[in-house]
Amino acid sequence: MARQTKRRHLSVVPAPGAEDAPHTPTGMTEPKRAQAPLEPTAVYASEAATTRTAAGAAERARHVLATGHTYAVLAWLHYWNVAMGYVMDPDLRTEMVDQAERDLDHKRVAAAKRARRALSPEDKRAAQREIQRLERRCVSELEVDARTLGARSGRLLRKLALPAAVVVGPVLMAANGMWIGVLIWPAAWGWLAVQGRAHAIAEGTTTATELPPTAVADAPRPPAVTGAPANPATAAGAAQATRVLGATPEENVILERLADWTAQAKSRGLAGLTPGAPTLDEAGLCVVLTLDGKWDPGRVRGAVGQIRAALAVPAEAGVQITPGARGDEAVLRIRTRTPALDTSWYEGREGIGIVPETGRIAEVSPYGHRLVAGTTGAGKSTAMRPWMARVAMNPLAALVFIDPKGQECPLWEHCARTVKGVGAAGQQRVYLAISEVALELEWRQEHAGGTDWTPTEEHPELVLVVDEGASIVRMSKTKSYKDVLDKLEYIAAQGRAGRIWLHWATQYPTKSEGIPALVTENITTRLSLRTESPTADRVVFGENATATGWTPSELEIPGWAMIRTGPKDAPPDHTRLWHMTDEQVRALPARAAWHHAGAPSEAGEDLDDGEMPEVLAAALELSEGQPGVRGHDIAGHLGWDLIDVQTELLALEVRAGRYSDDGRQVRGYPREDLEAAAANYGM
Ligand SMILES: Nc1ncnc2c1ncn2[C@@H]1O[C@H](COP(=O)(O)OP(=O)(O)OP(=O)(O)O)[C@@H](O)[C@H]1O
Repeated sequence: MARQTKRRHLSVVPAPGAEDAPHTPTGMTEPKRAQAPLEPTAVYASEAATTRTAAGAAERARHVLATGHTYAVLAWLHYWNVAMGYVMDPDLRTEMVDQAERDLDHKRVAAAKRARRALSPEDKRAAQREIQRLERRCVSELEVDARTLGARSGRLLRKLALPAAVVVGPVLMAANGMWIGVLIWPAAWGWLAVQGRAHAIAEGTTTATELPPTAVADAPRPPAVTGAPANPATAAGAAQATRVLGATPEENVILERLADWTAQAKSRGLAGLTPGAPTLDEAGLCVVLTLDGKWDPGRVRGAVGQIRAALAVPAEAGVQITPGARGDEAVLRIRTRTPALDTSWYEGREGIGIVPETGRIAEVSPYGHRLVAGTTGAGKSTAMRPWMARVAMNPLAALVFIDPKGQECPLWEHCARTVKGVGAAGQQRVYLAISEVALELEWRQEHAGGTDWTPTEEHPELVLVVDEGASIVRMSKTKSYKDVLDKLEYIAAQGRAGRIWLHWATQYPTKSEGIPALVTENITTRLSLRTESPTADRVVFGENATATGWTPSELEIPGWAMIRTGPKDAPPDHTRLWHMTDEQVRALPARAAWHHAGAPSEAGEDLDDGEMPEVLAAALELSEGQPGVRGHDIAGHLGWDLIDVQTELLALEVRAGRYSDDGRQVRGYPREDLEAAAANYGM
């Protein structure tokens, strides 16, 4: 009796951009050519049922051959990949430079020898002239290029010699009557199959079915399904576990569900979506969905929960839905894998990261207003480093780095103006630095003569980085600094023509806490690492937060981001950011910190001994000889509202608490806390 047989095609396509980069002696990394990409290749994993008849034995033999062929293809791809890596080795050029210099040295030694051994004065003079010529000579780029090309061609020929001999040899032997030579072909095929299997086992992901599973149903044989969803007959019937070479067990489950799509789709309200042939790349599975009249890509995105359930996608795998090449298509990506990307930053590396799904480099220049959002530890400070490094290395640009927490700024002290915002004195320093930048902008507006400012070494393009915007928002609630946001909003609104840019990072991307309205209005280029909630996602990217299927609140941390560089309604790109280490920041060339000409020198440096804020002085006066003072008493003394007293003292890091007064518990400000704050002012 005939049994069901089903075959699914799976394209194995390596993700672009997967590179590894060698380290130079300086610790920076150099780009290395990506290994020669595998051509998109159909690798079949057959699934068959057998019968106990002769037809079954034939089927079994065919299956073994198909599996062997799969392994042979795999081994050939592996051989080709390794061969291409050897041919395109980026170190080859360095070797050629060394070799060319060695050859030149040999020539010099030979000429010196000739000069020593010359018998006649003419020979001696000729040899000495040659020595001088050789001394002046140095290895030219052209010569190195030619040698490198020659060496690459040699390597390529050597690597192709064996396969070419295997292909052509038997033909030549047969032409000379040696028909036995034809056996070389099956022998080579067998050898490749064995190699492929060994390689697959070593990789540990292979789940190819090597023997057809036993028969399960006595159903008539349906036509083979090629990359299309199973037809109802197969779906309802005995869909065998299609296991695909190179796929992980989780991916195989998804593939099985895809093969059984019609049944799955019907029960979950997804009828009308028709998946095409799935492909597997370094990021996971990708399927093009054809949409009937009821569907459009937006609606498919809305059904992502049902799609996850229908395909049994593991919770940790991201699902992304983007519009397809045609209006009636959507692309479904299931990120079951994290591509092995080299994300290390090195000098000269383009962009700030890579979009793994497309291999496109995310290029965002530091010269523009930028918003960086992300929960604590998501990698905000690290994400800004490549930008900041570009500014620090540009003689016509300068960095002013405001770091309210003071953790990141010590790394940048040698190459930027750093402002540590810790404590009351820190806040004054921050305020002064922001005021200085605002003053510089005013000055440029007066002196630019109605055109955009042209950066000079004295008045360079300025990038003002605020590492935690929420601290500045909090600071602005105290009387002394209430105009700090006005200054920042002025920079955000008018900085473009003055070539002064604001980079605003915040853990709390909400309008009340972390992003003032004018700042948010003026910053369209936004980068969001993992956020706390979908509300935060919407504040950063608006309703398009989920347009590409990824949302910042679902990102992995650290180092994964969504970046929007286009207009406000453009969907953000899912991006893996480059990682610049602490050592690399420290290794940046040193340079003088920027100051606004005429600004108080080293503003805020000695503020610890500056004037004590009025509210603290009043609290100290009232609590003299007492265990503490009540907020109401301070407010009454100053004629302020209680809330102002509380906010001003909070800004000085004095929090209301309880203290004991003659055995009574009083709510107010303990004397010892006030004294600790006063110590910042040398008291
Ligand atoms: N692209 C990346 N690749 C690898 N590791 C990263 C990357 N970005 C950040 N990290 C690591 O994540 C950790 C947190 O990074 P970082 O300090 O930049 O986060 P943050 O968002 O600024 O945190 P916080 O808000 O608490 O200051 C660090 O140990 C850092 O080395």
